[in-house]
Amino acid sequence: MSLPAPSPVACGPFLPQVVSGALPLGHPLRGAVLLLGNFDGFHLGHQALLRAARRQARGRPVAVMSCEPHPRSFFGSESRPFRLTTAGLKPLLLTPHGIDYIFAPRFDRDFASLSPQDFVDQVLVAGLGIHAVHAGPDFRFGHRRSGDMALLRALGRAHGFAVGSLAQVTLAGARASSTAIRDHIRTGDIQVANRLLGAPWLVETTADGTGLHPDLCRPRPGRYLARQEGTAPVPVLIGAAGEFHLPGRKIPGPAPWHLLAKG
Ligand SMILES: Cc1cc2nc3c(=O)[nH]c(=O)nc-3n(C[C@H](O)[C@H](O)[C@H](O)COP(=O)(O)O)c2cc1C
Ligand SMILES: Nc1ncnc2c1ncn2[C@@H]1O[C@H](COP(=O)(O)OP(=O)(O)O)[C@@H](O)[C@H]1O
Repeated sequence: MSLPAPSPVACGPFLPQVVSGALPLGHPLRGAVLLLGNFDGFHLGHQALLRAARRQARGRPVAVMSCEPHPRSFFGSESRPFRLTTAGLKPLLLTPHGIDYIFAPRFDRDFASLSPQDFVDQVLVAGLGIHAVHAGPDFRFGHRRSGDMALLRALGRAHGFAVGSLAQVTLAGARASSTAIRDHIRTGDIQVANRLLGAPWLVETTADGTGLHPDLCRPRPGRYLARQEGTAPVPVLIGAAGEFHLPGRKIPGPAPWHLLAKG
């Protein structure tokens, strides 16, 4: 996809830049306010965290961490396709939110083995030169999830960076979470999933447009209402293995779709 170069500060609808490792000294993206987590989908909880981060950023770059592969894939903790966002669509998903860059480190054995202290020292401080980080109250990090927000705050004080957080964001009494959204999609409750996402679910198809991307969570098979950017909604049929059909129409190609409702 060739789109305008990313801006070092949030000032318009630019695709965020994806970086997977250390930023060289003097790089314009150093000194960012970084949101910590996986951010599969960018749901209401993630959006609230971003608002808090942006208030603090005061013109500094704002970045989102998103490991690849997803840690759940790395640990094999999911037997079914589960992702809400493919790696390829994440920059597009985050564009309306004015994110400057996506920090997408490779989640491999070495990365997963980093202690919380080494993650902070080597990755956040030395590698990215972060100004501040934000994470939800339940955020865990480092080998065997041994680091929590109390440790992150202590490490922030030691290194001189700020650590922001917020109370859990809920909708109708339930915590907004990627897991809850996956569950709604699997039962076909796309509208409920979309309310938690704060926007229609953005899906990528296979290159020939006839199936959902193999990483994506599978909606309950059936008929849905969907649209591509700038076009009117049309009915689509989704099969049990993610087959994607437009009854009576030619598949218009691999451009992403927004799933609007069960239809
Ligand atoms: C540097 C680093 C190392 C991590 N190591 C582990 C680990 O060894 N085991 C683990 O379950 N999660 C680890 N995590 C946490 C995962 O990124 C992820 O949050 C966790 O698997 C839970 O994912 P979930 O929120 O989708 O359930 C690590 C995170 C970071 C940043
Ligand atoms: N409902 C929520 N309210 C507040 N913070 C949240 C919420 N959901 C996620 N977060 C925070 O957003 C960051 C990314 O969350 P992540 O673990 O990737 O998503 P999820 O918890 O939805 O699976 C983490 O710091 C997490 O604590």
